[in-house]
Amino acid sequence: MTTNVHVASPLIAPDAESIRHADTVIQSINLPEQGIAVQDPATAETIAHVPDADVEAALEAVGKADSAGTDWAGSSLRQRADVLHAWYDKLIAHSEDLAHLISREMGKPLAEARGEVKYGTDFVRWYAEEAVRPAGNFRDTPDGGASLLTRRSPVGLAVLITPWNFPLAMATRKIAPALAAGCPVVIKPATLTPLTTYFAVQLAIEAGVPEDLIQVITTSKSGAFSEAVLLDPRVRKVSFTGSTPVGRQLLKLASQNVLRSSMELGGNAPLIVFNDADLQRAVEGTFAAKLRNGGQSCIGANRIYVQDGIADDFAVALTERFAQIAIGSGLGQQTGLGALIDDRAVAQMQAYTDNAVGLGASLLTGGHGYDSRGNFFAPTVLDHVAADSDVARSEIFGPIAAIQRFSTEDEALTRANATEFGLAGYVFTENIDRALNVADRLETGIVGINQGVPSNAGAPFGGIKQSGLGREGSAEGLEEYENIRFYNVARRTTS
Ligand SMILES: NC(=O)C1=CN([C@@H]2O[C@H](COP(=O)(O)OP(=O)(O)OC[C@H]3O[C@@H](n4cnc5c(N)ncnc54)[C@H](OP(=O)(O)O)[C@@H]3O)[C@@H](O)[C@H]2O)C=CC1
Ligand SMILES: O=C(O)CCCC(=O)O
Repeated sequence: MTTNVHVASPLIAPDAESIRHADTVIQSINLPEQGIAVQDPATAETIAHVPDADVEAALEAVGKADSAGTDWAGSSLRQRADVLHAWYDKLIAHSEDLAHLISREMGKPLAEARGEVKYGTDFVRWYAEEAVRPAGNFRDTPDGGASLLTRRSPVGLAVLITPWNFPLAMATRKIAPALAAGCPVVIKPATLTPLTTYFAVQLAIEAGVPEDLIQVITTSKSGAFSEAVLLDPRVRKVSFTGSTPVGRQLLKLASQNVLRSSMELGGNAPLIVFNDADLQRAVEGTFAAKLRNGGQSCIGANRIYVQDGIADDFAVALTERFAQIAIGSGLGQQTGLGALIDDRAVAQMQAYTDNAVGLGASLLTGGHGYDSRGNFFAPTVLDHVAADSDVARSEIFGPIAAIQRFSTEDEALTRANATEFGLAGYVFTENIDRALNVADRLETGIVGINQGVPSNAGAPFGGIKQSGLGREGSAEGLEEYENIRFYNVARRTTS
């Protein structure tokens, strides 16, 4: 049962100058007067409207991207790299604009939005650099009768579907490798946070990206969009980041035309703290792995397993750290935790808390929402969480740290791996052997060792098990947009 406890404690108000800054950026984007309303999650105020495209408009966008794609596929690697470098420079020149916009539409604190701008622009720089280093090789067949020349070609028109939690980074992590590989794109950002994509793509065009090469589509009918677009024969690739149920639906659609598919889906990350961990490092790492983006990240620490000998000290220290955070508008000064994306998320956090406490967990801090038009939930620490609590079995996507305790390494690993998800895991220990052995045995695509934010533009981000298919970032992220082909060249025998 949900109690919906709301507390009247003062939340940090938005800074007027920062709001003005964000709204000036919004006014510079070419947007309609009507369409889908975009709201500031901290104030529930409508801040803009974006087009509500129908299927016809989406297919028109596919046609435009497809036409622009022919020249782009034939462009030299240096041309692609130059355009990406120019886009990177433009994004950097507008860093503060982007950060204010991200914070306004998504709710994260400005300092974190600045971090996202750095992370998101890094993908553009990384692929500008990678574009001119094509993979491929030349080797002889084992019997010496032929030579094999392997080459890469662009996979073709890519449909990119992005979530609301990292409005810039999720767009650039897909667009930049697609362009570097020679592909045109149609991108559909989340309706909750579409403005950053529109602005970043506007900057791409100003920087010299051919006008029709990147098409942005926003729609309130995402199901109809994917059914039409993914079945269009001009489309050859789909890349999605979001929930596992939607990923499964898209994979079904993609199977019709056997599209290349990259799926970055849900997580249920275990974070394991051993007795021999450095307490301070473990607390800071857990804080980051849990509260980055307000806990709204697919790699966020979900199940926190702490060994018996350190658990009491860890719980006290983490609680102190959580209790110190200032909550409020992302555009407020000193805000450490912003609004959640919508009111459903707030209700969900309350339900998780109540369910866990009902099953015996101790509530150490937080556990309530606020009397506010915005979507705020207090940073929450629960200890002695039962393994069958909802909070221990679901992807939390919010600011709740749910601590469970364990005795042995084997027990921790068995419990950590008892999930169908396999995106990220974390281990804290000062013993290098243990760290590497546990990392090897964790069934996840990503492991943070003694740190809580493993993501990097140069890393192959992605999951195993039902957390997804394919990788984003790094050289592997470029391969997702390439076909590998080989030529078998007959050799004369020289005798
Ligand atoms: N792996 C991750 O990074 C993320 C995981 N999640 C998880 O998913 C939960 C729900 O979040 P939510 O935003 O609803 O995630 P969704 O998976 O519903 O949405 C992600 C993106 O997919 C789009 N989408 C949804 N349905 C379809 C469809 N049938 N065809 C094409 N596109 C579609 C959304 O568009 P639209 O906005 O228009 O619905 C959005 O652009 C979260 O609480 C979290 O647990 C959420 C976001 C990111
Ligand atoms: O899917 C997400 O939640 C965004 C990825 C976070 C990251 O790249 O670190």
